[in-house]
Amino acid sequence: MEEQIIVVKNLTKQYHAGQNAGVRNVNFAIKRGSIVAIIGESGSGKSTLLKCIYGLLKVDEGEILLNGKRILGPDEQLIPGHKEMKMVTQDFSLNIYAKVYDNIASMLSNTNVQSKHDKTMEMMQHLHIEHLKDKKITQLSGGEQQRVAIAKALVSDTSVLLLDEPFSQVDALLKNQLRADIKRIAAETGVTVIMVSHDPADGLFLSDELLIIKDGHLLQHGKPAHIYNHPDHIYTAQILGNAVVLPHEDAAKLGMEINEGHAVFYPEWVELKSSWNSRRFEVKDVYYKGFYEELLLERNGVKIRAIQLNRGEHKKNDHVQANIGRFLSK
Ligand SMILES: Nc1ncnc2c1ncn2[C@@H]1O[C@H](COP(=O)(O)OP(=O)(O)OP(=O)(O)O)[C@@H](O)[C@H]1O
Repeated sequence: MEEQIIVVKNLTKQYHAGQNAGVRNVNFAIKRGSIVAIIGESGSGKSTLLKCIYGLLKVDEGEILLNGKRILGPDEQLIPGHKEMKMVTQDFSLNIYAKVYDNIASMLSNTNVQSKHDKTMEMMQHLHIEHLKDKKITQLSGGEQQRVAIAKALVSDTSVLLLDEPFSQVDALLKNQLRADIKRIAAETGVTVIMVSHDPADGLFLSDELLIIKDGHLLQHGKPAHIYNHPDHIYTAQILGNAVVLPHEDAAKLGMEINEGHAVFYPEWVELKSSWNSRRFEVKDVYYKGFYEELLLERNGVKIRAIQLNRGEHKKNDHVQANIGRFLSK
């Protein structure tokens, strides 16, 4: 049986009575050792949820359990937070005057100096920062500081690592490496990772489970591939895959069979073929995206987007045949 490490029950946190900001009646459970990403637009309540889990915010209703025990709020203990959890915030909370090595080692007790040294070195190797050992925090780039902050959080035996926008400071190349490192470290140490991100790619690539949050409500919770392919809400499809959303009247103009609501589909679900003799669209614009292009297509006054892997195959003002192979009715 899979063990649940964190259970969130009927959690409500409002900053001001009568206002909607915060999180509302949220319920979910997290399996031990999993990586969970909380995804949502800015202001949706992601950080609020993370802070409640860590015990930094007093909750209005409901409770959060860690290994079956209720997490205490800031008014119930002297030092807010939880010893079994570590949170890496966007400001990293590092001692900027101390060296990298000392920042990390400071999390360990002095009872066994050799073991303290070994653990510190091992964690620096895990995060590829051994070469920065003797540098001061002020001499590091934002991405390097982020790695030190994660190493510092993980070095003492932590069961849950909470990451608030863990890749905000790193470039695309480092981001891929850091994502892979977090995945590897989680697998090696068994630590449960809960991270907040506004970038859906983080969640889709890295996590075992996604939590989609909007206006403080939990909209959907499940495996990334399932949520991507079967989003419960238009918002989820938009936030995860920049989906095309057409009112049913517009969709009908394109020959789609839908009588109410919206037709929702991802640009990659649109098939482009030159052999078809119906569904002619005009290419209104072409957006360069690196290894592919996104086409803005129009037919009967309705615009959609499609992916073109063979760059340059269809150009602006060309006419193409497009088939919306699959769409969701929302
Ligand atoms: N200390 C606070 N006092 C009052 N309102 C707050 C406070 N902190 C957050 N809020 C409000 O609660 C809502 C959720 O904020 P939160 O920071 O949790 O969102 P978020 O999804 O993490 O956003 P972002 O991605 O921009 O960090 C927002 O409307 C925000 O303005």
